[in-house]
Amino acid sequence: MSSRLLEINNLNIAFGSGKNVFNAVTDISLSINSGQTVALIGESGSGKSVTSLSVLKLLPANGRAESGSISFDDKEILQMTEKEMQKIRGNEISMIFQDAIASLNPAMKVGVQITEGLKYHKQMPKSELRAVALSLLEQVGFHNPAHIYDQYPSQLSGGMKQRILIAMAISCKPKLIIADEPTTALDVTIQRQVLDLIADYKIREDASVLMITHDFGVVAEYADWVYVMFGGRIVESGDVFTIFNNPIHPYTKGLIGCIPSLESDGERLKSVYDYSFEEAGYKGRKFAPETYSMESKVYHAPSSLIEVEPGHYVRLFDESEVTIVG
Ligand SMILES: Nc1ncnc2c1ncn2[C@@H]1O[C@H](COP(=O)(O)OP(=O)(O)OP(=O)(O)O)[C@@H](O)[C@H]1O
Repeated sequence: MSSRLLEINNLNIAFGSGKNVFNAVTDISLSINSGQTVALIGESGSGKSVTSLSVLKLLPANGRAESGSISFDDKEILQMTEKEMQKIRGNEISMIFQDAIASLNPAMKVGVQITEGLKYHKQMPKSELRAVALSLLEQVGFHNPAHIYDQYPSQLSGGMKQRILIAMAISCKPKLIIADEPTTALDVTIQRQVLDLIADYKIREDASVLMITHDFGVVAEYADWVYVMFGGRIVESGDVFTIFNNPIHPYTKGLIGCIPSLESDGERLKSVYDYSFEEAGYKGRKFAPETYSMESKVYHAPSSLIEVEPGHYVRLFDESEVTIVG
């Protein structure tokens, strides 16, 4: 039986103060069981990164969790001190950041960089560090770990550096990996390798993955459960099979419709905004970013998430104006 590893409840995140308060994330709830890959998908600015950063208490200085809770392994993250969080980051939860390649130290051999977490979190003796680093390099697909150990970042390709980052992220055997669009800057073949390495680790250690992405193709392949974010809110969630077979929210339909398929050869690819509320079973509304912007909250008053079938939740608009098909 898998157990609950991460549980976020009614989380609200805001930036700024006074009249300039901006609610980046509104009333987010999500959970991840051990051994599960959960995808948080949505367009740029929908609040995915802010949500994941809050799990590590790494929000920018002008941002804060206003209310809600984040429970990790039965510990309340929002109540933790910075010292307590330092024991969790890179140890129990690792994050692979969007632009992490730049965070590699150019003046340090990559093999030594891989051992930093082990020294800090596990107090591993110096004599054992090299052997563990070589084993980690092997786990992330290097066939010549002893050679790679002595390289500096500038001597490696982008894909190789990404593998070094994964070796760092898994070195302390975290229970949760947060992968924030780890593949944006990489070509498609390398993207696959990176995602496969994360998936391999997950299976090997029965770990969990929170995958932040805007690509439903990636979700289809790697995720067990999906949360779709739009305008700082979860608008639909469910297991990956259900979401693909019966998407209800127009935004979800739009994202799925954007996946290129072999059958649609020659057709123009649809944009998410080609989908209307009408198509999705909502009457009288055209789906456009401005009609669901956070500024027009009052006009659209998104209601709470409704369970439309077991385990499948959708956020509906003003229910009196909405007709659901089926
Ligand atoms: N430091 C900050 N100050 C003010 N607003 C911020 C700050 N960081 C993020 N935001 C805002 O919070 C909202 C959510 O941003 P977030 O980065 O979480 O989006 P995202 O879905 O992860 O997008 P992307 O896919 O581009 O990373 C955006 O409107 C963004 O402008």
